[in-house]
Amino acid sequence: MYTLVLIRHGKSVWNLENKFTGWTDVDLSDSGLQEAREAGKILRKHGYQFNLAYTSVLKRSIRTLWIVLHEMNLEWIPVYKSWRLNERHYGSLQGLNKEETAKKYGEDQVHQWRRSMDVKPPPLEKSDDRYEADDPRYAELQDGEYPLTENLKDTEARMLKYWHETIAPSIKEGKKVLISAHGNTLRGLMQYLDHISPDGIANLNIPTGIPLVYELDQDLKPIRHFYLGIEGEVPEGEIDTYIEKHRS
Ligand SMILES: O=C(O)[C@H](O)COP(=O)(O)O
Repeated sequence: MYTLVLIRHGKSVWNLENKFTGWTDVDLSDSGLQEAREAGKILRKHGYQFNLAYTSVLKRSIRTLWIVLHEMNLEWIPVYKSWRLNERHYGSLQGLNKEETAKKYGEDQVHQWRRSMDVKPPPLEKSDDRYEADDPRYAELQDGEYPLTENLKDTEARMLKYWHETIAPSIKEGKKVLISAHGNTLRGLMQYLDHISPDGIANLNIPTGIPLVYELDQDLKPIRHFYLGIEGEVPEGEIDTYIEKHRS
């Protein structure tokens, strides 16, 4: 059996401001920093060990990983960053307030943009300042790979290439892997691992900063998964209660 731990970055500044973020490189909020510290303490308290970590090229997930590894005294392990673990690109919605956008376009349209598999948010124009393909961190992207917008299917496809080519082989080699990433990247990985239907994934949200543990068989098929809280495994369906109790 293999153990894989996923963690969605701690709350970012724009998470608190309820803005569409996507590839915008915003930092963690103070509460997000605290969430990352708590996650590291939880993993250390329950005896988890890692010898390899993966994250995106966005600071909110990189800093979450750094803080978790610091709390676990594991700053020394190799960390690999890839744009393929970036959050879903939200197109020209990036920077807009989600509530104001829902008032303008309707709750249902925003829900479709946020949670459906197939619906793409309105695209960026390449002339837009938010189109950052020239950023050095994206130098390896081939023409057309820097997205103007993504639906969940697009995000999953570019993330799963990295899963199949890089992450899964390292797990099969016996590496104890931690992945620090984003809400939709991780929703996509969960959909793939657990064969979640499009309707099912539309209702799946991943809380920030709480370790999500997958137990995988020899073929990397999930045996089970659970959130890990300070007292240990959070009972199925009780993560919201846990968050209310520990974060209010
Ligand atoms: O990119 C964002 O806006 C958030 O990190 C995820 O937003 P969502 O939960 O609306 O997809």
